[in-house]
Amino acid sequence: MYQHIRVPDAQRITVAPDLSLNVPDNPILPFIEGDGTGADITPVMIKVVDAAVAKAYGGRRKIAWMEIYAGEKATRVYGPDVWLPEETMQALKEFVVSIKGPLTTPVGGGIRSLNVALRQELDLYVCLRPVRYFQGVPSPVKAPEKVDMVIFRENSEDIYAGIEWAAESDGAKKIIDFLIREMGVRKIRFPATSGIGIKPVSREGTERLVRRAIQYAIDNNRKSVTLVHKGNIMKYTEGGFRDWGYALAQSEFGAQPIDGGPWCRFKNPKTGQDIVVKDSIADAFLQQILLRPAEYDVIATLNLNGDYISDALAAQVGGIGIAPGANLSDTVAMFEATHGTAPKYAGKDYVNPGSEILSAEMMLRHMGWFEAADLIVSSMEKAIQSKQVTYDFARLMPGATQVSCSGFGDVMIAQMEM
Ligand SMILES: NC(=O)C1=CN([C@@H]2O[C@H](COP(=O)(O)OP(=O)(O)OC[C@H]3O[C@@H](n4cnc5c(N)ncnc54)[C@H](OP(=O)(O)O)[C@@H]3O)[C@@H](O)[C@H]2O)C=CC1
Ligand SMILES: O=C(O)CCC(=O)C(=O)O
Ligand SMILES: [Mg+2]
Repeated sequence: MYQHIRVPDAQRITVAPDLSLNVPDNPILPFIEGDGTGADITPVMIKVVDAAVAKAYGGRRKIAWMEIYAGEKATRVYGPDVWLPEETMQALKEFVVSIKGPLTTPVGGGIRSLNVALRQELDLYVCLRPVRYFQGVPSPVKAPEKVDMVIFRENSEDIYAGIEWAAESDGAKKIIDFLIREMGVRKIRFPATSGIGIKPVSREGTERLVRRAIQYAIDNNRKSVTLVHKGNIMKYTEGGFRDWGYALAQSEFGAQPIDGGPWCRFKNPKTGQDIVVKDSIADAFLQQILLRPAEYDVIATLNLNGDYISDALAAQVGGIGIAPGANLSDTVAMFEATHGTAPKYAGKDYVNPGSEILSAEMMLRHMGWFEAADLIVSSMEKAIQSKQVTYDFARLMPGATQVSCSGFGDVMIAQMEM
């Protein structure tokens, strides 16, 4: 039934009625190689994951990798204009858990982001990006170990919805005309030459994201959830996010206002510890995480803020070369690095595969394969401590030996044997 996808002779991961996963010992896992450096890092990720699974389970468990296509490789397999084949979407839904390399999005004209399209079409409304420090990683800040945050970035709404019209297009003219004539808008400074973008942010979208962030704080014994927004300026979108987030903390988790609010607090039902729900305006937040990172823990924010914050925080702990991520719906999960295709390094076996490998580590944990996930973390720590690292770390680490992308994977695998 698939045209170009070769389905391995192995078992599917399925979702139980209570939304838990049934993971067989030989699960089929779809992967998208990715554009640019995707072709460098994806094979390394697969090799490291296979080694960790083999070591952890002694052959009892094994992943059956299944290549599916998106981006430039899809145009080579399916035809010049097919960037995101229908059967890729079908496989991502059918096989439930998957991993992808980065995909190119041109600036200005050209195709819209395939990454955003995948998230929207699969309703992967949570972009989960944990940011933690690995001992020994070179960092531009004095105390990078104080950064231990988990970003819940809303993935389905906001300005990312892609509802926009180019300046001077019929669409832009129509919308501007409507705003001026029917809505009495007088504040578009240059109406004849303005591009127009729409920023939808809903109560339902906010609630499902904030609910997941608070539940994560409960399950992982975290101290606080910070709602990050620019609600002083964008009152009904970003401000709505803040207000709906607080309201949900109170109505669903029993949070009580602290000193009259708006901050509020409730007891973690699993541990009895306080969890504080607070908020921060995005610009101030960006300086706070640099100056006082220990005060922040779980972060819930909108799509664009989350995009900026995830790269900024990653920089504090060594850069996007080791910043992992996951895109989650209530059933489907697609794991991917935080960084992009880094085209200038494509095909050079040069970049850090750490971000993609740690995304796979999150995937193994999601599947309940904790022993293999733990092995990946420990071998990453040991590889960094051995100072055999890719260029991004080597250039900032005195006494380091620079290794290639695949070389770093081999160092990790060698550490698993020790
Ligand atoms: N989820 C996705 O698929 C994403 C896709 N993109 C797309 O990727 C393309 C390129 O975007 P761009 O803005 O250049 O961002 P990139 O994340 O691709 O690269 C920016 C810089 O980050 C560093 N970097 C990136 N990846 C690695 C790595 N694996 N190891 C070490 N350092 C790394 C490099 O820094 P240095 O030069 O200092 O070495 C690189 O020049 C665009 O088309 C964009 O749309 C962007 C983000 C996410
Ligand atoms: O889709 C893109 O090209 C960029 C996406 C991005 O920056 C991200 O997911 O963090
Ligand atoms: Mg980004």
